[in-house]
Parts: sequence; structure tokens; C-alpha cells
Amino acid sequence: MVEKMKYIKNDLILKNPLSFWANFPESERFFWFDPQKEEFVIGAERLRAVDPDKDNLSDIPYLFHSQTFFDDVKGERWKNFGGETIAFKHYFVANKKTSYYLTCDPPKNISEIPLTKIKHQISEKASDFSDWEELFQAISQNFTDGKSKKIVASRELEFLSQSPFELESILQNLLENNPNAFIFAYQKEQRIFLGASPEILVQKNGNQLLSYALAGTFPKTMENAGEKLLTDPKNLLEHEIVVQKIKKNLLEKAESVKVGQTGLMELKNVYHLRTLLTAKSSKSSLIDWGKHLHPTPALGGEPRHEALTFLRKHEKHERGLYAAPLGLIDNEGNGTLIVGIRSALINEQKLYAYAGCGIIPSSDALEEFNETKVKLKTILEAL
Ligand SMILES: C=C(O[C@H]1C=CC=C(C(=O)O)[C@@H]1O)C(=O)O
Repeated sequence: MVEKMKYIKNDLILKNPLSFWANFPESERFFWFDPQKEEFVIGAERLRAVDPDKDNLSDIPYLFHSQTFFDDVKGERWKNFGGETIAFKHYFVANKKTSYYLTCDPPKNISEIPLTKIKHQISEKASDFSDWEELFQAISQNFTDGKSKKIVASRELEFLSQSPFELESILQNLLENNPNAFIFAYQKEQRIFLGASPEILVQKNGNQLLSYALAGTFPKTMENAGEKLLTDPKNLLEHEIVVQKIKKNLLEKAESVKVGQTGLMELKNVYHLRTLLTAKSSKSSLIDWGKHLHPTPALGGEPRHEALTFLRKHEKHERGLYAAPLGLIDNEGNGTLIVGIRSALINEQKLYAYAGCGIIPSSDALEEFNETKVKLKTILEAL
């Protein structure tokens, strides 16, 4: 029998919500900014990991949920990191109307901590273009063999910083540079996974569901990039595979599904093709929907099983939380799971940045490599 938890609400006004995060430097903690609600939710100090299928969660104001990209993690880099649903002892919530501190412990004295922006001096480990070409060759062979029609290949780049990473400075830059993205960070002991994701895997509000098909990219440096993207056959095909798969998966469990019009999503450095899918479902939980939809062909490939088997065998790095579902759930079971893209894992003075892109038979290795470089800017411009 799990003890009933009561959270006490305290008024707390902070000039910068990141101050709350900065008050718990040694703790396990979670940072979340939702650009739709313009709301920050920060959790600090683990209360416990919960079992969403069994526990009564109505007394816990928020849960941080994450799934790893694959069900299991093999190496040290991602070991014991993510793949849990966690309740924290302390939460700070701030939106346009209100801000407060929720705690089930004696309240901490939270102080305003001035944030200093720093520019990190980083160096990159050797280029991985030959690895990329090798992976691309294997994907082409997979297509020729008729095994799959889309595979989302990714890169992991290792950087070394001359000084310890200033997390608040990085998060502040992510917030300022990416107003349309969900900004997230999760820290457990010395590892931190953070990023600015534009992609909602599934959002639940009562019986209403929303999912983004987000796939197809042009860099903004291209002339008339947005206009061209909307009529580019390769990107439209890459996109349509995602729309059809999310629609099919929603229809398997939802009462009704609507597919919106395909349009553009504009980010700092790229345009994406985006289609909103909405559905009605009164049965499954947000986490169940996350498990059912993950990975869409925007992150894995099509058919799903074949793409995953391929990626397990051929990608040299482990994905961990990269491209995996993660997000925030409230005490009514509503919330948002995004996918952990435009992201990086920090471990002491090392940073591993991740970026991937959808490959179909008409894709070109160098163009796709360059696309990952543009996507990596989300992280690199924040350092
Ligand atoms: C897999 C990533 O992006 C996905 C999301 C949007 C556009 C994508 C694309 O055009 O390939 C990818 O499917 C990533 O950023 O690592």
C-alpha cells in the first residue's frame, strides 16, 4: 500500500524559472517548457518511480515519463537512465497567469539565482562521414532487397568542452532560440539529457488526442525553402509515410481520427512538413498511446519492425533517449509526450549530440548528411 502524498502549494515568484532548477544542482531533476501553454514545470528530488498501471496517481501533481528508443539499453552511456515514470518531491509551475511551488516535503528556501550566459569552448571528435556513407550503403541495400521503404538514420557526435557545462546557460539559449519547441532536460547524477523538440508524439486532453506527423526538411538557407518543400516529391513521400502510419495506429484504438492539411513548421534553421492528426479516445492512457505510436516512421522507419531490426544492427551508437518518447503527465492523466530529438546527452565535460533524418530510395547520402548538420545546430548554437 503506497502512502498517500499531499502536496502543499506555496506562492513563489521567480524572475527566471530556471532559478528553481538551479536551486537543486545535485538532485535528480526535470525541466519542461511547453510552448503551447507557455508554461514551465520543473521537478526536483525523486519521490519515487511509479507504476502508472497500478498506482493511484491522483495525488501527484505531475509525472515525468520517458521510454528509451529501444526497449533495452546495452552499453554504459545510457545505462540506468530513462525508461521510468517519476514523481518528484518539489515542483515549480509558472505560466502567464500564475507561478507556485508544490511540495510534499518541508519547503526549501528557494532563492533567485542570477544566470550567467557562457560560450563553451568545444572541440569535435573526428568526422563520421565515412560511417554515414557505410550506413547509407546498407540502407540502400535494404531498399534494393525490398525489405523496407523508409529508414531514419541517425548520428551521434562527441564533443569535449574545456570547462564544465553551464546547464542554465544552455537551457536559456534553447528557450530563446526555439520558441516553437518543447524545451526539456532530465538530470540523474552526473548525466543530463536535454534538447528542444518540435515534435509531439501524442498529447492527451480528456478524450482528445493530438499527434504530429513531422517529416520532410529543407534548410532555411535555401532560397524559397518553405514554398519548395511543400511541393518537393521526395519530402512529400517521406512525410506521407508518416501520416499514413500514425493514422493507421490511431485508428487501431481510437473512436475517430481526423487528418489535417499538410503545412509548414518553421524553426530557427529549418522548415519541416507537418500534418496534425487528431483523434477521440476514451480508453487508453497517454503512456499507452505513447507505446502504441512509438516509433513513428519519422524516427524509426517503415515497416517498423524491419527498420528497428536494421537500426539495431547497423547504427554504431545506442539511441538511449534520443528520438524516444518523453514528457509530462498531470494528475488527471493529461499531458504531452514529445520525441527526444534536437537533443544531447551531457556527461561531465563530454557532450553527445544526436541528429537523424528519414531516408527513402531517392535520398542522397551527402544531402542527408548536410541535413543532420543543420538539425545539430539546435544544440550547437545553445552551447
Ligand atoms: C529524426 C529527426 O528528425 C525527424 C523530425 C523531423 C524531420 C525529419 C526529417 O525530415 O527527416 C525527421 O523525421 C532528428 O531531428 O533527429
